[in-house]
Parts: sequence; C-alpha cells; structure tokens
Amino acid sequence: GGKWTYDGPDGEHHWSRNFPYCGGAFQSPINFQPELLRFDPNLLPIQLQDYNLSTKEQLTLSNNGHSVLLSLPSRMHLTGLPHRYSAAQLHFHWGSSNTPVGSEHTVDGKQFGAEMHLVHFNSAKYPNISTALDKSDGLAVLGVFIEVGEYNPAFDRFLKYVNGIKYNGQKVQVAGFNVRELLPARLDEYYRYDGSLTTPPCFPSVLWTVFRNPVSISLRQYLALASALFSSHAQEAAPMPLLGNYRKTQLMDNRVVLVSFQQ
Ligand SMILES: NS(=O)(=O)c1c(F)c(F)c(S(=O)(=O)CCO)c(N[C@H]2CCc3ccccc32)c1F
Ligand SMILES: [Zn+2]
Repeated sequence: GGKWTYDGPDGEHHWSRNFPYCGGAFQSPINFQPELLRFDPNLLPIQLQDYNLSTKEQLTLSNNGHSVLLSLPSRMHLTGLPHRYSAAQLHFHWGSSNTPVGSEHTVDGKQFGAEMHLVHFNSAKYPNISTALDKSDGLAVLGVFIEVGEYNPAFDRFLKYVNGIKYNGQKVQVAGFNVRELLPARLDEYYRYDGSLTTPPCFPSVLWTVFRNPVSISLRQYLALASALFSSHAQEAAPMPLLGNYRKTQLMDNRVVLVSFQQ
C-alpha cells in the first residue's frame, strides 16, 4: 500500500484515503474510560507458551521506518484466549526525547511513556499472519504500558543493539531470551476489547488485551528508542527522526471494554 506517516500530509488524518478501514469502525487505540469498563469474571489469566527462548535462537531486530520490530518464532503462542494465537513480532510506540509520552492506549486520559505490542495470529485457523491479517478473528495483540523510571535489564537484551538499526530497512540478529521478562508480573489483570491494527491497513481484526500494570525502563533506555532512530533510509540526505509513532485514540462506536479485575 501507499506510504503513511504519523504527521504531515501523509499523517493519520489522511490514512483513510489509501486505507479505507482506517476511516471505519472498531478502530484502535482507545481511551479506557473508567465509567465504560465492565468486570468480566470469565476473563482467564493470559498463558504464555514457549516464551522462554533459548540463547541459541536468533531473532531479527529491525527498523521498518514506522517502529522497531523484533521477530518472534511462531512456536511461541498464547492460550487462555478464545483460540490458540501464535507470535509474529513485537514492536513499540513512543513519544519524543523532550516529551516522554507516547503510548497508544490511555487510561482515563493518561498517556504512558511508551507502549509495547506483541502481535499474534490465530494459528488454529490460519497458516500465517498474512492470511489472518484481515480476518475478524485473525489477530490477538498484547499491549504493555511502559513508564520511564527504573532501569529494566530485560529490555537491554535488544535495546543495546538499536544503534545497528538506526535507519529504515536495517536489521540485526539478537540472541533469544525469556520474552516473559518484558511483561508485567500480573498477567491476570488486563483490559479486553475488539479493535484494529493501529497502523494502515487498520483492519478491524484484533482482539486486544492491554495489561493493567505498566513495566518500567530507565530514561537512558527510553532515549535509546526516542533519540537514536530514523524513519528515513541511511543514504537519504535529510535524516527524519522516528518520533511520536503513536495513533490518537479513536471513537468507541458503542464498544464495551471488559476488565479482568475489580479493583
Ligand atoms: N499497533 S499494531 O499492533 O496494530 C501494529 C503496528 F503499530 C505496526 F507498526 C505494525 S508494522 O508491521 O510495524 C508496520 C505496519 O504494518 C504492525 N504490523 C502487523 C500488521 C501488518 C503485519 C504483517 C506481518 C506481521 C505483523 C504485522 C502492527 F500490527
Ligand atoms: Zn503497535
């Protein structure tokens, strides 16, 4: 599809020109408004299968001009959801070096420093993510709020390599690690709703699970994301910093947000 950015003439208010679903219903991200949350006792703790990757495993860390992506083997999967969902990749959304707020989802209007997404596809029904991408039961994304605060050694398993992927199209290999360490302790406390990809093509194909509790990274780690990366290619004359890669919150369209916690 066409090129898109987070601001300027190809920014989010123009996405629907080339990507019609971006102007449609059931879009993500959203604001979690306390008065619209409904406790659902049937929401089970999320179970992570095969998330503890061997150091012999090689993962690809890449810059695709929109985010920093880490490829994940499809052997990693989730249970405790309506179907089995296999991992595809994780990526991040962040703000800028002098405005360290860049999460996509917000809680009662509060935006967090950044947000990590672990993208999975319904492997019980679809052979790969490309076929699952535009199906209403195709994807499940885990969202993790990130706060700037205490240093987090788990994030340095890959953040220390971002200098090798400064520009769009660059990739490096990183050793496998226990991806569980990137997530908050409580996998039983989360927000749950039906939404979409937050980037073009914005397919309304995502079962969203956003964990209630944030994880923390240090300011130095945050700046590795928010001041070292470019959306432009290495050979381009004018380097474009990769900043503020988060979509604004979208209309609720009569959706209810379920929560697995009561307080
Ligand atoms: N916030 S989000 O979870 O909705 C989300 C993104 F925000 C995002 F940037 C990407 S992307 O691949 O980096 C670029 C545009 O697709 C994807 N990538 C998904 C969509 C397309 C695709 C194809 C293969 C593997 C993953 C993805 C994504 F699911
Ligand atoms: Zn995302």
